[in-house]
Amino acid sequence: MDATGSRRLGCVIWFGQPEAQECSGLTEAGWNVRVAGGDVCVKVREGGGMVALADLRQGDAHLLQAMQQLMTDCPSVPWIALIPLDMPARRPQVKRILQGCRDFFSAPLDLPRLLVALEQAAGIPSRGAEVATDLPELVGRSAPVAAVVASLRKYAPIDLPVLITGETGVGKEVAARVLHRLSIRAMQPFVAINCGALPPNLVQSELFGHERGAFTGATARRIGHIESAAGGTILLDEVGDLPLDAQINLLRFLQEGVLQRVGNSRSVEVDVRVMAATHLDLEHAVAAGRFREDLYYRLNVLRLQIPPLRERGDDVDLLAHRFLERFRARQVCAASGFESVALRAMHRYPWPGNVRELRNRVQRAAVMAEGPLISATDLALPGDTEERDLPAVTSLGVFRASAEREVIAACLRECRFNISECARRLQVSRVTMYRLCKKYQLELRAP
Ligand SMILES: Nc1ncnc2c1ncn2[C@@H]1O[C@H](COP(=O)(O)OP(=O)(O)OP(=O)(O)O)[C@@H](O)[C@H]1O
Repeated sequence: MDATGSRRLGCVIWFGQPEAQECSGLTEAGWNVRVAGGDVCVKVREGGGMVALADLRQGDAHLLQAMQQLMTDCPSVPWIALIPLDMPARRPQVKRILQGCRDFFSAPLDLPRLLVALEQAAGIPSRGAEVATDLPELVGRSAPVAAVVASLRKYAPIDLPVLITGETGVGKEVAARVLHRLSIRAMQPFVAINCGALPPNLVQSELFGHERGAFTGATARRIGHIESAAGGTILLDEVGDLPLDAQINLLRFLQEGVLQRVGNSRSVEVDVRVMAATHLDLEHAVAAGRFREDLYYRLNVLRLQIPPLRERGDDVDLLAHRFLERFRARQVCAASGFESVALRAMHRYPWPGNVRELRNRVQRAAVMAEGPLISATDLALPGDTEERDLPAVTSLGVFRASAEREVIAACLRECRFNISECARRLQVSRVTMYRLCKKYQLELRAP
């Protein structure tokens, strides 16, 4: 505390030009702000609540040099970056600075979150204020989700491929969209394609495009999905399902940044950030020769592992309430909450279909519920609608598999064994449907 009784926190060295309200916001919160320009020599005492802020909104070369100098001279000073949406992150100097930063902020600056980040960077014990999340699409407060959010913030501004792994329905596409939104490519397209759903004979043309007359039925030139994401991000979902010939071309694209449309030998340069997602064990697919090792290493530069829902503790309640709220906002429905027995049943259930299954069950239960509270029966959780202990002999893996089998079998019956319809309802690809039916030895037609 200073003589006036206000809290004194430490010093922010602002490399760049803070706006007046940014400066006053920090000063009022108790920070001493020192503005450093390219020609300003900054004397830095390491430790003692010193945090450096790399304001990349101006991108001045002298400033970048001064930032790098401080990073080299005082490696223990923590850095936070403030990035504009159109920042040229490919510049090696900018890339090096971003790699040295522990947190990132994009314009417009979220001042309350910056204040929390500054205190964390300076090692100042938090005043207990909850960090206001700026990721509305990613609901969750559990420690595993907090770790994912921390990685998302680190990876977003780094213009490198990201491999997103996790079980089906955990939110891999949600994470990819957040990465894109927080990146310098946010104003450019985000294209998500499900590699497992592409017809095998058209994979190359779907990804890379084709010229008129390249094959029977190619009546006009068509731009592929990769080119349609130019300047932005492409998410290759279910990348493990890509046929080997398409893997070779994708590898070439990742190595050289060029592609060839089917039926044309000319190389086209395309600037796209590639993200890949898979629920498969890609390392296993590489060992089995189903996935190219060189492509695996090209994709697996930054790795994001999304945890299954059953490991997220109370996030189940939070998500269930959020899905119910969203449903009520769109539809007339009697239910506005959950019975405590239903909440406990949701905690016991292993959620083989993860967040997607939770959303679908909550929506269905909201339709079924006749009173103000959703009951365990409304949720129709397979094998676990009653309050009871799990049999001691059942391992979680066995229980999870049996629940997954039951959900798929019931859906197959409801869809009269129409695989496409069933895949649509369970929101997985047809390839995944066939794989799961084979795994659980389920008949593909009515007995
Ligand atoms: N943390 C979250 N907060 C809110 N909604 C979420 C969250 N995670 C996932 N969802 C929702 O769950 C559904 C499934 O998410 P998503 O499609 O991203 O999963 P996925 O892991 O990519 O699935 P798949 O492996 O089948 O491709 C979507 O409706 C998504 O909006």
